[in-house]
Amino acid sequence: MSQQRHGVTPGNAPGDRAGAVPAFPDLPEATIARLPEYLRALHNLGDAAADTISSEGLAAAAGVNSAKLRKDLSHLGSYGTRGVGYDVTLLIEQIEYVLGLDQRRAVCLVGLGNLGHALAGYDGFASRGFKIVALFDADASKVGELIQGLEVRHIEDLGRVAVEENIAIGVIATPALAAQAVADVLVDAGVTSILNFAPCVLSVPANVDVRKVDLAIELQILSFHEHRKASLTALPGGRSAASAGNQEAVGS
Ligand SMILES: NC(=O)c1ccc[n+]([C@@H]2O[C@H](COP(=O)([O-])OP(=O)(O)OC[C@H]3O[C@@H](n4cnc5c(N)ncnc54)[C@H](O)[C@@H]3O)[C@@H](O)[C@H]2O)c1
Repeated sequence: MSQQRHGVTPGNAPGDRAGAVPAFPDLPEATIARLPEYLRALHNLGDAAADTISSEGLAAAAGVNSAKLRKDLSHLGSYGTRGVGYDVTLLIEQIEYVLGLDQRRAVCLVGLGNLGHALAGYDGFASRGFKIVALFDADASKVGELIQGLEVRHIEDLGRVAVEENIAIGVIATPALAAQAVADVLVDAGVTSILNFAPCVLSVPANVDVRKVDLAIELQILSFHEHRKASLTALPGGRSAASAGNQEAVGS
């Protein structure tokens, strides 16, 4: 019977054991993208007071296939126990540790227009371990405005505030034309992770991670699938749209 093996956990974190520094798992990007999905599913199960979960059950709750889930979790050194499954609490700990969610990360938001206001007002960040600690805009008429108890500051204050507040992640919600200059200010302030909502490519040093969110691209991808389904339906002798199968949002 295979035992649940514990890979990277807070208990054997890098540096915990004198002289031994286990390598941090080098995870495929697609696995990293699925870990938050597993975590959300596990939290829901945790709320329902389940102690263990089978790979099939967790895969269904997360919307992936179970072989992929087992492979993903094996990267964390988590294999579950045959016939029992995964310990829900332990797996939550492992995933939160690898994603670095055991530390609360300070986030700043730059650009308080339509999108910035919506993001600043979203309380889902705090419940998942991210605190928006500062808001910045270049428009003097917005500086001083209070949003969710936070005062909008001028972008010129970003360098000082980033150090004071220990900002780890910067969110850009400015027009595309301003985004590179904002990214430069964030990088100069020592911010090494950027979430970019502006529809443009940012140029940053190699030590800076940028994630881009573009709903228009997602819509264009869905448009492609609509187009493909329509063209299959139109085939002579007719494969139906249903036979084309569904597409997963997260890459394999
Ligand atoms: N990723 C997505 O899915 C998505 C969806 C909607 C909008 N957007 C993008 O998000 C961005 C914001 O959209 P919006 O509708 O909120 O625009 P908006 O014009 O309402 O707001 C932009 C804000 O950025 C500020 N700004 C401009 N230059 C700045 C600078 N150098 N430093 C700091 N602040 C600056 C402006 O003063 C304004 O408050 C745009 O790039 C838009 O294309 C992305």
